[in-house]
Amino acid sequence: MYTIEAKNVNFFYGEFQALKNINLQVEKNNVVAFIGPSGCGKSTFLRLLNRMNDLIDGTRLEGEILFEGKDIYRKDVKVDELRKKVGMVFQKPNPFPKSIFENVAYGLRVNGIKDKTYIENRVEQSLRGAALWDEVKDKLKKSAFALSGGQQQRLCIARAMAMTPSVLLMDEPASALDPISTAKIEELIHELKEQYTIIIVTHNMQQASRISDKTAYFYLGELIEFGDTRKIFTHPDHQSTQNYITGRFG
Ligand SMILES: Nc1ncnc2c1ncn2[C@@H]1O[C@H](COP(=O)(O)OP(=O)(O)OP(=O)(O)O)[C@@H](O)[C@H]1O
Repeated sequence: MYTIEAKNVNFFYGEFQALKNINLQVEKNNVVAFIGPSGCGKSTFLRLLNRMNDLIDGTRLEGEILFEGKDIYRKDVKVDELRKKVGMVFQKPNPFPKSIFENVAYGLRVNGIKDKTYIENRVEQSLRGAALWDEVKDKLKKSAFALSGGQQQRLCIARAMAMTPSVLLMDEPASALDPISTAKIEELIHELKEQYTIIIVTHNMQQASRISDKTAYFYLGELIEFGDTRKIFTHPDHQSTQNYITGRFG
């Protein structure tokens, strides 16, 4: 069984069709990169995977998106339960106006968990998992806004991890960061792969080729090519993919 599988997915914003007949399978513990020129539907598709587009009026989905074999758009699926399993990290770090500790503990508290020791342990484990613990362990009560942008992004990853998801969706998680923070995020993704399935949207071709096992190339709402990253970057099947990865457009 695939961790995520899209079957004949079409998606519309009003009259505009943003995704055209997407079929894609993501295996457990893989890192999958979504690449393609601006506006080709990468973020739209990523957001469909944990129903983030539900919040936008006038949208319509056709086809099926399965998470661990189950259609996530069925009526009986609880969206908050789904999002615990399929977590998301956004382009800009978006910590809450709370302490470092409370940012990570937030989801646990919202879910009614009261056990102090459990919460403390989860917070520590998540911060360690996001390679941030050593930098913040002495200032857990300080505001999250006192952290650097790169640290804030790792905090957001820790916050997502606290819910013990199995999938992490990342929409250009390093695009707002400096090269050192970007390298840390990439290193982190490499480590997280042992435990998580990761899907990442990136405009950075080197990043896609460094961190991903599989790459999906989107163009004008279509999935043009999907396969092993090495193959996509060395001998893609399509001219359009070749043009994009060699920087001839996009
Ligand atoms: N909320 C929205 N309402 C209407 N159209 C939208 C909305 N969000 C995205 N679109 C359109 O859908 C298409 C795909 O957008 P999407 O953001 O998924 O592309 P993308 O490949 O992620 O782009 P980028 O790399 O620039 O982030 C674009 O034409 C965009 O204008």
